[in-house]
Amino acid sequence: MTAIRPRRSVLYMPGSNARALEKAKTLPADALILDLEDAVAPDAKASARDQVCGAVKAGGYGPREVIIRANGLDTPWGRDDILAAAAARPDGILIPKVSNPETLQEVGKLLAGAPDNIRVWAMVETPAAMLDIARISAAARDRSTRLACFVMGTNDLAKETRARFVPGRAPMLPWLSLALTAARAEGLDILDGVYNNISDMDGFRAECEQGRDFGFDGKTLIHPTQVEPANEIFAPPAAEVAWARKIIAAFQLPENAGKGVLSVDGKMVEILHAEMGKRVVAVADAIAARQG
Ligand SMILES: CC(C)(COP(=O)(O)OP(=O)(O)OC[C@H]1O[C@@H](n2cnc3c(N)ncnc32)[C@H](O)[C@@H]1OP(=O)(O)O)[C@@H](O)C(=O)NCCC(=O)NCCSC(=O)C[C@H](O)C(=O)O
Ligand SMILES: [Mg+2]
Repeated sequence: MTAIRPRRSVLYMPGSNARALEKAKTLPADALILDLEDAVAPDAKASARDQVCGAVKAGGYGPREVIIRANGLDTPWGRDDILAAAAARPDGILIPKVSNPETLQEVGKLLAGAPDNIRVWAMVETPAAMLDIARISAAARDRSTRLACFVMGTNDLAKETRARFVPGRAPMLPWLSLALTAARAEGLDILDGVYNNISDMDGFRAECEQGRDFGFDGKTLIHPTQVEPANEIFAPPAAEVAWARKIIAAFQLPENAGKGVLSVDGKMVEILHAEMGKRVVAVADAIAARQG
């Protein structure tokens, strides 16, 4: 199993907001997205790029994963954003509005020669992406694309399709499910979209729980008050971790050697449940290591 990085809480901030870039160093978010795209006005693009790259180079973000969201390659800023971001050596570069795998190949070419540990994350937020999602996730097979993670952009999807935000997100469920399935088919992580109503904590928690139950690794966030609830909801509960350890231990007993199915506490468990359990334990251990 590859090393797990907890991505329960992934906080966006405008790259033009120096106070937010500083405050992020104190917040318990698993990852930060320093945004050069939609949260930055056109006149501020160049100065935000300098500010973000300077902050990433200076460091101070501790164990938090640091991601720079570039502008799209079809904008006047995208290419320079990607080159400047690569030179600042973040953990990843997030590409907005990816609608086909060719965009990721182009990004991969721009990053040729950049340190291998810089990964590419792709926003899934256009109707065209939804229709081509299997080819987009399959771009991860070409290692030069560096593709590691999908991020849902539900605001852009709502804008482009005219779907409404409603409790339970019925209009969006097919997109969430399709993108998640495509991500998992290629071993990618995937993060749920943002919840815009900062003052509605109950609604936010309900949406986190829904995203977790769908299988998302975490949620993208827009405000510090959303970080701790996301950390709590996307962490495996203690009872789930204890159950996972019990299943793993049962399969390791000498009398169960070679068995493919067992009964544990009156429930059928198969080897696949032990494998799922190993992931639950690994996620819990990674979270504990981060907190420790
Ligand atoms: C939404 C906000 C504009 C609200 O700002 P504000 O009213 O200033 O917030 P507060 O006064 O409540 O802030 C309290 C303190 O917290 C700091 N803060 C606020 N937000 C952040 C943040 N995101 N990261 C770090 N720190 C933050 C303030 O500085 C205050 O600190 P202090 O000085 O110590 O009191 C604002 O929250 C905001 O800008 N949020 C992020 C917006 C953003 O980045 N949007 C773009 C990404 S979302 C998106 O595009 C999704 C996708 O593409 C899609 O299509 O769906
Ligand atoms: Mg967007």
